[in-house]
Amino acid sequence: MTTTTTQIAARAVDLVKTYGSGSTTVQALNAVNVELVRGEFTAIMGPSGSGKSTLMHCLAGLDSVSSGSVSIGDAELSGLSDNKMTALRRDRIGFVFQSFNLVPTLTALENITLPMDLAGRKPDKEWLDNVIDTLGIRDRLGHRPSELSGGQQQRVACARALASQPDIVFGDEPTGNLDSRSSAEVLGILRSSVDRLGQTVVVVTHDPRAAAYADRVLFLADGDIVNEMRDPTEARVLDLMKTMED
Ligand SMILES: Nc1ncnc2c1ncn2[C@@H]1O[C@H](COP(=O)(O)OP(=O)(O)OP(=O)(O)O)[C@@H](O)[C@H]1O
Repeated sequence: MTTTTTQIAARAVDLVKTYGSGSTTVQALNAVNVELVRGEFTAIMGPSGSGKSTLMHCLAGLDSVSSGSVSIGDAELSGLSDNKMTALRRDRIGFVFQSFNLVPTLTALENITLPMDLAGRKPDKEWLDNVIDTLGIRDRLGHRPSELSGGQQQRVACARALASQPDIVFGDEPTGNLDSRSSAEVLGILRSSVDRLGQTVVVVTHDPRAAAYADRVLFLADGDIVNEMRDPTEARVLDLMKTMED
């Protein structure tokens, strides 16, 4: 069965990314082909240096591609001007990073609505309420980041990413700085944003426990997708990682 364009949140076709030139050239991605289906939670795993961050950055339009193409929804990124690219990143992509990247002088609510405020857009109140309640941060909205725990700060960062109803939310090790309890909370929130809000979520992670929250895990090695798993469990992910080390 072929998947129609409207069901694809992001797509890479023959995506090659090289860094440097001459004898110092590194081929970080070797003609990667991948489709990320709307409303799914995908985890990207693989050894250090396998290309996970590069793939995410190219898919999110944070880095240019050397050849091949990347699309978000029906927009092919290489065809976009710098201004259009900035607008697309702002309006259609949400980001959650390892360091929460909240503005310390703003309250939680002001942080959540900041990207939309900068874009001159009004948040959809019903959606925003839904996100705030899904993330369980209603009683924290007036607090500044320094008055919140790490897990709460990352929930606010998740709310900021989800608030504008982006086509896709990218997380680069979003639980890398959290203890196991807060990690589980944040991953549960990303999971429920997929289940309850229909979000599309993609995270890079080293942690099989984090990957087990996903619908699908892509395994990278040396710049290629070498394996994938649907409906992962921590044990199955660990087993596959062991076979990939052999
Ligand atoms: N800006 C850059 N300049 C040169 N080489 C780079 C650059 N960014 C990444 N690379 C190289 O590209 C390859 C893939 O790097 P990438 O960061 O995507 O891997 P990763 O799987 O995310 O690794 P990690 O798990 O350690 O974060 C590596 O060999 C890396 O050294």
